[in-house]
Amino acid sequence: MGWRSKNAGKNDSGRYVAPARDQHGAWNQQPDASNHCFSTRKHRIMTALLGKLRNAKPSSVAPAPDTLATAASASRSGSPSLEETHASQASPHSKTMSFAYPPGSTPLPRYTIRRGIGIGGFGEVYFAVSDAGKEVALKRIQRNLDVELRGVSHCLNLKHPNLVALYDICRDESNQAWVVMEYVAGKNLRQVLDESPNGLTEPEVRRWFTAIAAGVDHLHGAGLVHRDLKPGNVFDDLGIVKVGDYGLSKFISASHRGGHTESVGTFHYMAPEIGRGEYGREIDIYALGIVLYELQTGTVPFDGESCHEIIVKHMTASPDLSRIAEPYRTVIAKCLEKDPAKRYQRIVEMTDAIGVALPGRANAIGIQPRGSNAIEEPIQATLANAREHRATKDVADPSHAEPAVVTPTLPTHPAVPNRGPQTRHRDEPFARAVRDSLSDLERWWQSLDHSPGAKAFLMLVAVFVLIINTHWLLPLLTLIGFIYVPYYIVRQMILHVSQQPTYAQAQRLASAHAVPSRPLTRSQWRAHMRTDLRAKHTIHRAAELSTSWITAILTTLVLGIGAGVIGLRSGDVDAFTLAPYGSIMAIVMIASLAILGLGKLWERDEGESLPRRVALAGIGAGVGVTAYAVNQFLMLPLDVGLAREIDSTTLPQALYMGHEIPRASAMVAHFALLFASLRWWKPVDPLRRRRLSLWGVAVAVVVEWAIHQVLPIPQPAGMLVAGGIAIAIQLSAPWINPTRKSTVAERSKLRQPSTPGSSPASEPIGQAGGVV
Ligand SMILES: Nc1ncnc2c1ncn2[C@@H]1O[C@H](COP(=O)(O)OP(=O)(O)OP(=O)(O)O)[C@@H](O)[C@H]1O
Repeated sequence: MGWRSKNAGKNDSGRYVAPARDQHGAWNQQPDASNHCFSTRKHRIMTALLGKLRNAKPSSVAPAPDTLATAASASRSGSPSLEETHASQASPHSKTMSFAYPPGSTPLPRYTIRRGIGIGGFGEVYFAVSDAGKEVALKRIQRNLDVELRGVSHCLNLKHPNLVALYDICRDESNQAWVVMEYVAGKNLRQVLDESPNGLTEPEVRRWFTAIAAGVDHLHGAGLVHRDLKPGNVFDDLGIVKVGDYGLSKFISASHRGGHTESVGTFHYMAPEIGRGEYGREIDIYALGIVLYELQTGTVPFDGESCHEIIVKHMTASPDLSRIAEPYRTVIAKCLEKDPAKRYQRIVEMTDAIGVALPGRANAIGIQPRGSNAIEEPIQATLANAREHRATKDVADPSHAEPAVVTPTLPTHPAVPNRGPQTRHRDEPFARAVRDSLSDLERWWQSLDHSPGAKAFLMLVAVFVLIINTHWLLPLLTLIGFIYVPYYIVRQMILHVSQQPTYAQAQRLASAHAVPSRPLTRSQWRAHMRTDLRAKHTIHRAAELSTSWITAILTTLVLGIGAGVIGLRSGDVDAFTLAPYGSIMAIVMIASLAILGLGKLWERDEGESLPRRVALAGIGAGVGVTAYAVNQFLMLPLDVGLAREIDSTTLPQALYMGHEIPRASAMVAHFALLFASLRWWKPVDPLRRRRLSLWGVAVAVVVEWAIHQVLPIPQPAGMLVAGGIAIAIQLSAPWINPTRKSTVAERSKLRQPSTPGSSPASEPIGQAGGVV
């Protein structure tokens, strides 16, 4: 077609520059709009990113947002090709892409490349024709990625009208892997959406959504998760919507790019649990929710100017659904649940909720939804056309007929309960067993071939049998309830704790796509972590607090026993000598529990000092009353160790009996002052510098001694209490190791140019470490 001579040429880096096709799929000399059409804002982000990447002025090149990962991965893998590509694009006037293979080349036997189509995260995609004339798309897996062929036949043998057919994975002479797939001539959804910035019309939304759902449903039925659902991977092939790029992220391993945390996909469509390495099919449901949102509004629900901002929004923010009408609003809200267990577990539940039926299926209640015919019929018709069309093509090129038409060997009905390992564990097994048994019973009951009268009689007999057995059934059920309810609560707590997104996960996810990373400053790390702490679920918070309390009680016991062993090593051990240790332990325990409780409330933000000190003074007053009561109860003398440098007669009568024995008011005042003087929220802050700061313990003891000079209480008990509290709370409060802050995607700082001054050293002294 004379492409090379007329339309193409080598660019500066010696690579071949592709022409672009017009909106009808015809190829012309203009740049490929398919890879450059996207909103100005994303253009800005991407150009800024590329500008940073290349350490040069941002160019006017506008790669699709989907290629964000491309740039990142290429950069991290150190592959020169994409760098070169972008380098070649750096000129403001050059909006072309460069490909390694020119038209007419035959890197794979039997296929002749006609032109380059685009460049994605894994490599270049070409339009090629087989010797027999079959049109195919060839995806060259670049950047030294490993192609894991085990299990790939799973994908190769999938056949569904709404899936882009994968024909084969081959290797060329240089052992580079190529994916041979169906060539789709039409636009992808990304292009369609970019042309409709306010979203699509209702029938179009339904048309796209139904077909995408059908394709993904088929994948799920075959036990596969797409993992990279996004508009750029959905095509309109002469009226038939097809989902492409499935399975690739699974088979193309990223061992050269840093292990299993490596993920592909675009940030805008990524489910929060991907950061935890969870790839259940709920991630597709989540991405479908985002795509549905975008179909309606033209924008994604979670956007941001950095990958990190987007990821944190996925993990913490609620989508703004005000522009979405029902039933889509409810459906999208459910799809975008942070907890995968709360999402739809099957595509068909989602389509039922919207009121569309997957092609070839009735919805859950067994009828075609109202108004769906207008959409279904053309789809069915085009599907039939497509089958015919493919049959003709397969005849034309027998070499590909086989892989494309092999019947899937795996169960394809989505109702087959092949839930992924990620979801299975969330179903409470006993509840599931009871549910299953009840539905079995119901099915058996419905299948009973008896008259209604006979059934009513059977029902009466069953009720009678139950009633006469209530004397043992009720206690048994109550006992089961007593065991099951706490078990269920604890299980839910543990699951919530394990499912909570953490900043580390966001960071991992970010770095999976990241450009070369650089260390976070301490204050940046704290700001990000604080967002994470704010987003914590209440149950998670409660679970953490109970764990801290239990740890504080145990720590206090250990400390008390240790102090007792040291203090009584050479004396008599009896109730009188043990009582002071018991008293100290009780006070430390109560004070620690109170401080940990307040700390849990305050961990969401840095907080203001004054209100916190006032609250602590109140807690201190309570601890003072408790201390007084415990001492009275144990009949401990309150005038022990009151020796001070100052004259005891100066002590006020209101606080001290006979100017020397502390009253309850003295204890209250003393502990209120002690608690208000120290910033006790620091040692329980999960973001403190060290888990246990001995400096903080020393400061607590010294401050206690200083207060003792003004408002004396029995010593050294007072100092032991202050030190004991400082140790117990630090050891039992959760702590996030700040060494996790080592890396973060550089692009998270696109908006805030790095400030060398904002180093850890620039943080106020004592910000996170001790109690002062
Ligand atoms: N089977 C196909 N037929 C026609 N065009 C295709 C086909 N597969 C991909 N393309 C086009 O090739 C270009 C690159 O696709 P590719 O899937 O590699 O990248 P991507 O989806 O943008 O990124 P990623 O691979 O990271 O998801 C896109 O413009 C896409 O529309």
